[in-house]
Amino acid sequence: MNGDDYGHADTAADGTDRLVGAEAESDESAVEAALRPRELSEFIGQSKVREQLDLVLKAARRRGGTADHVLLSGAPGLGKTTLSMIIAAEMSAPIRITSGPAIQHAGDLAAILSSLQEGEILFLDEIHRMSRPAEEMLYMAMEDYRVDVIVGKGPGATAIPLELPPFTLVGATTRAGLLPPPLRDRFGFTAHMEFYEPGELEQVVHRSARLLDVRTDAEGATEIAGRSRGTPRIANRLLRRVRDYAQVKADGMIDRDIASRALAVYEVDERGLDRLDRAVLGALLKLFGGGPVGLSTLSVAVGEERETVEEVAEPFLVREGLLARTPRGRIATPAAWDHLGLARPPQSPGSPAGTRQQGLFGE
Ligand SMILES: Nc1ncnc2c1ncn2[C@@H]1O[C@H](COP(=O)(O)OP(=O)(O)OP(=O)(O)O)[C@@H](O)[C@H]1O
Repeated sequence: MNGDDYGHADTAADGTDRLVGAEAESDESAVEAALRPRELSEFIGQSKVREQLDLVLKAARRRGGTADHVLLSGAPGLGKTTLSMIIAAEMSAPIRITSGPAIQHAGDLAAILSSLQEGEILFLDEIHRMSRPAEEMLYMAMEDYRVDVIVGKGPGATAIPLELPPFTLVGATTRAGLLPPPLRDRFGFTAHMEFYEPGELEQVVHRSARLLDVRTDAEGATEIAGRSRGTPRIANRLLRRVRDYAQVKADGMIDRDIASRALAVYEVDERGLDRLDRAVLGALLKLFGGGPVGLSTLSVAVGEERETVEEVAEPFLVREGLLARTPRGRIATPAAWDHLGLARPPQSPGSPAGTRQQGLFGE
């Protein structure tokens, strides 16, 4: 996994319906909308991004112009859509929301661009998935507020220039590394969103609990935050499931005990691993002695598609330092043995002796 690759999975079959999946579930948008911070001052965490964006927006407001184009990169569920809406609110501008996959032809983009109002925010999610012709049209639109609409085909085709009102493009991507440099360079401000610290996620849980009218104490919020994989969307989702449990099995109040009992029911452990993550790790340790083992073999062992293991389970396991991808296959780290409560075998890749042995093979 490189720094820009968050293992984005596209379909529910790839595990997006998991409780700890970072992508939005199909029926989640209304709840998410209700929990979205509306102003920069309400946005929790990402302090550098907030400070820098605040300056960009204040300066644009003072000049009475439109803000520079903004590129937001980071894993799903970290608040890119939320930030784009905050940008619109702070600029008192309308916002148009679309996504790269929805723009397959340059004409689709021309239609959107030509209907923008002056100062409007155009939010383009998954901008790395736009088609090449649309991307090229966007270069000119971003730089000169102009597009060339091609009319006709073949030798008779003519380009009709179309002036656009000044607008602000907010592009979002989970894979900044996939953006062609000419596109990346046209953004005046680029922000990389990091995973959230546990303390920040506790604030997210407290804020959402207040909005949902759920009572939670400090330890209950800590328990939920610790299992949220650094991601506000997951924190909000776990909070809602714990709320269900608290209302059905207790008096509605969320404390540590209720949160951990609820999340045990949903098979999300103290570190945020779910059934799939633990199945992958369990197979790696128990069937293959900690590896190295090939991805295909590991996938067959857990009865999942190769892509599901690679894109859904592994990125988090790698990020948590529980699994490593090596040229010889997947290996478990010492922390993996500890996490599943298993004794490290003397010659395992996780043991100090095993680590030395890998060195001999030039890992
Ligand atoms: N900094 C934050 N403070 C409070 N809540 C947040 C914050 N960031 C995100 N959230 C909440 O997390 C949820 C997901 O956020 P959002 O939809 O903006 O993520 P995203 O990065 O756009 O995800 P995707 O890439 O999947 O579209 C929203 O309900 C939002 O309210």
